[in-house]
Amino acid sequence: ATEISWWHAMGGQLGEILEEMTQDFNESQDDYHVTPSYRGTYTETMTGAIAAFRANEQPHILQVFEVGTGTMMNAKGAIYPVYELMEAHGRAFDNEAFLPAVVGYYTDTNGNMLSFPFNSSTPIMYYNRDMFEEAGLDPEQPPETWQEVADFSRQIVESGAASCGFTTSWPSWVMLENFSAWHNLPLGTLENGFGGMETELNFNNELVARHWDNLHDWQEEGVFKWGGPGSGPDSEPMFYSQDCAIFFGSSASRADVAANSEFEVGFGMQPYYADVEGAPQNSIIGGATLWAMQGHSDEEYEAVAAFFEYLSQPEVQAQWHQQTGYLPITQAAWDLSQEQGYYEDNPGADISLKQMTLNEPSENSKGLRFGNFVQIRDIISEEMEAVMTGDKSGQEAADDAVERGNDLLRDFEAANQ
Ligand SMILES: O=P(O)(O)OC[C@H](O)CO
Repeated sequence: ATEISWWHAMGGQLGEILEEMTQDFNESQDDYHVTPSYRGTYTETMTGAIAAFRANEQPHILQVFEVGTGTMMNAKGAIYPVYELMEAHGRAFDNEAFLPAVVGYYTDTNGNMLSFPFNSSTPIMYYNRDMFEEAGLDPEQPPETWQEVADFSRQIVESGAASCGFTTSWPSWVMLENFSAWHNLPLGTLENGFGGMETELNFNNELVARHWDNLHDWQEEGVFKWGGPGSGPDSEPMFYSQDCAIFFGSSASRADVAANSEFEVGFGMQPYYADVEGAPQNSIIGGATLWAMQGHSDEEYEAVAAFFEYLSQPEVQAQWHQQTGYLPITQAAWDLSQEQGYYEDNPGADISLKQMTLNEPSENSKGLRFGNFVQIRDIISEEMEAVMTGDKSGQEAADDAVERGNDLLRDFEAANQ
């Protein structure tokens, strides 16, 4: 069989589910064999692949998180656009089959899909229903606004049900990128970068500054706990261990939350500030897509195309969605999950979809497309951390993040003229 390698960043339960899914493909036929390889975090996986490409040791398939999209799209000699790959090997690939939010995020200006949509997520709220009850709160009523998050958290901490109200993973993704879309506010000019490389970040508005200041104040008060920059690695464990009663994280934390939580879990939408007109708008996707890398043989690309076709089958997609909490990225997988009664049997499993489709996306809420955004996101979470340590106000940190981020955008523009 033709061997192909797949570098990915799925650890924990997600990694196990991915391994099983690949094994199913390998066992479904005799011509191709895919070997998945866990390469650490999304950033580590992407950095490792860039180094491997320079040494001509790149895998056939690389999983890249959504913020790496702008960089990958411009890495012309390194990537084999997926629409070309599928066409060259006579495999079905229909943009229309994917949910509009996914297609919009990953197509180039000509409407071509450059990478293969695989695991798209969106941040949701998880809460400990047992703790809500213990604190005298109604477990059927998760907080809807940030005011309620703060009030409920205070009640939880004061009642002794938990030592912390809430925490968050991926602080930039949740508390800036999705926060902005949810409140219909821009991250940058030119439709958050979709309109061209001359885009400039401009998210340093009053609401973002206010929210970051609030996070700081809530932390001082003991209501909020910072789980670290980047992916916020400490936050999910604080939810499992019942330190924090509420956790904001990827819809795909669902698999790990289910496996590790010895309590009843509730699910809710992202909160909003009630004084912001038009909020909540809609949430944006995260997660990752699969990129085919240049430098391999035709025979091997034939195998990659066959694997991608397999992954987009409704049954395979629906199973992945249901096991992980990632979105059903095709309409057929969504319909199938509905027919199978998945949402009825699993209350809260459709929160991610409700958030994505709450309103027709505006130019502030269809996603983001910035070059060098992997590095820019690191800067944003570093600046947010400076707010948490009391070194900067929300406004100072947002201003500095915008200024430093714009320098990286200009570097990217200059390098890709
Ligand atoms: O944990 P994931 O795969 O849902 O991804 C979350 C963020 O979008 C990563 O950039």
